[in-house]
Amino acid sequence: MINLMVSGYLVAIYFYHEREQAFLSWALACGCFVVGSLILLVQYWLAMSLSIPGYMLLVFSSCLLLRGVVQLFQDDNTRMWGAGYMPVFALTALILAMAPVAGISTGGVASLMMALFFVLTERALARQQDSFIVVVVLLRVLMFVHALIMTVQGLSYLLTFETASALSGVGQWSLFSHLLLTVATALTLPMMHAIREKQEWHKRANTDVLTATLTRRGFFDLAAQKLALHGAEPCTFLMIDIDHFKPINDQYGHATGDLVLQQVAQRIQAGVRKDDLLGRLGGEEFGVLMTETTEQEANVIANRLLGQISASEFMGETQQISVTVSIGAMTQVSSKHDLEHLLRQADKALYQAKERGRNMLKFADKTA
Ligand SMILES: Nc1nc2c(ncn2[C@@H]2O[C@H](COP(=O)(O)OP(=O)(O)OP(=O)(O)O)[C@@H](O)[C@H]2O)c(=O)[nH]1
Repeated sequence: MINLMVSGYLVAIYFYHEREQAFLSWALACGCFVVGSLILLVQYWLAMSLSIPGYMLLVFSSCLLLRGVVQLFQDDNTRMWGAGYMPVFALTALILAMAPVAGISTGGVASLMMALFFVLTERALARQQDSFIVVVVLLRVLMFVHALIMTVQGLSYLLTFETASALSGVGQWSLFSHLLLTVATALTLPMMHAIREKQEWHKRANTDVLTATLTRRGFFDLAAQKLALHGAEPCTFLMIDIDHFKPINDQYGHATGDLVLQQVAQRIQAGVRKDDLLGRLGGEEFGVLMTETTEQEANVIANRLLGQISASEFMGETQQISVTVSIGAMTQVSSKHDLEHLLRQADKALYQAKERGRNMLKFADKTA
């Protein structure tokens, strides 16, 4: 009954959440469990062996749980899972059908297969960046405990060839942990989905559509956090502006200007460290925040960027274009960094670099 209720609840969420496939997989998982359990139950009344289809559905329900978790994290793999669906189903049936032929307990094999799918689901959850959120940790622990109980159950059936009965000691534990897992899953998975959706929206709102770098607002938010974390370290801010960009737009068109902007952003991203923060602060202006970076180190990095950009050819719509940039820089060695001050000083230095002929790096005058 609990599985049936959870299944209905997940179907409702599936329709509410614009048909997010993961919810359908989890609803199906509960449905399969219910049907599988019923088949195993009625086989005794009907006095006929239906254990293979019954256990097949139970194993498949744990496979669907894994399917839902993978679908939730990788939106584009639905088709792959669609294709993988039937082979897994066929393999499950084959292994279970082989069990009686080989003289081993079908229930035992099914339990071990389910344990395997639970471990795989726990591993899939562990790989996610939000795997340490309390609710996800709880779900992972439950998956793991359930896998353990299913393993013990499987081994006990295999060793004793006992009929898989929910009334046996291990069977009761397995039923109890299954119910716990079902309820926890029903509560946790929609929450995980909501957390992910929020993170996705946040990321989208802070990403510049054209260059895929941070937007001005996203850059400021993350820069403030980074500076607060690296209070005692020297930090350098680079303000990078494309030289004579207006003539590029005027001469080759806005679409070519866009292509140049994208490629310049890629060059900058490739030229700085992974930890450095890159954002598009204005039309053709980029900002780079480099924590734990002295003026000497920043000097090397910024000059290398200047050299790489001026030596590159950028692809326009129909032609290759040479581009240079000017860089204004400011290094702050302070126990309390001031982002506004860093930006203002770097901006002044950029202005001087432009005035002195462009395609050059200028550090802010610290005495000013
Ligand atoms: N293609 C394209 N152009 C943009 C975008 N945002 C701003 N621009 C253009 O960037 C140009 C900036 O021109 P200016 O501020 O005069 O600077 P500049 O021509 O690069 O000259 P200097 O900076 O002094 O070297 C303007 O023509 C804007 O229209 C964009 O998203 N795409």
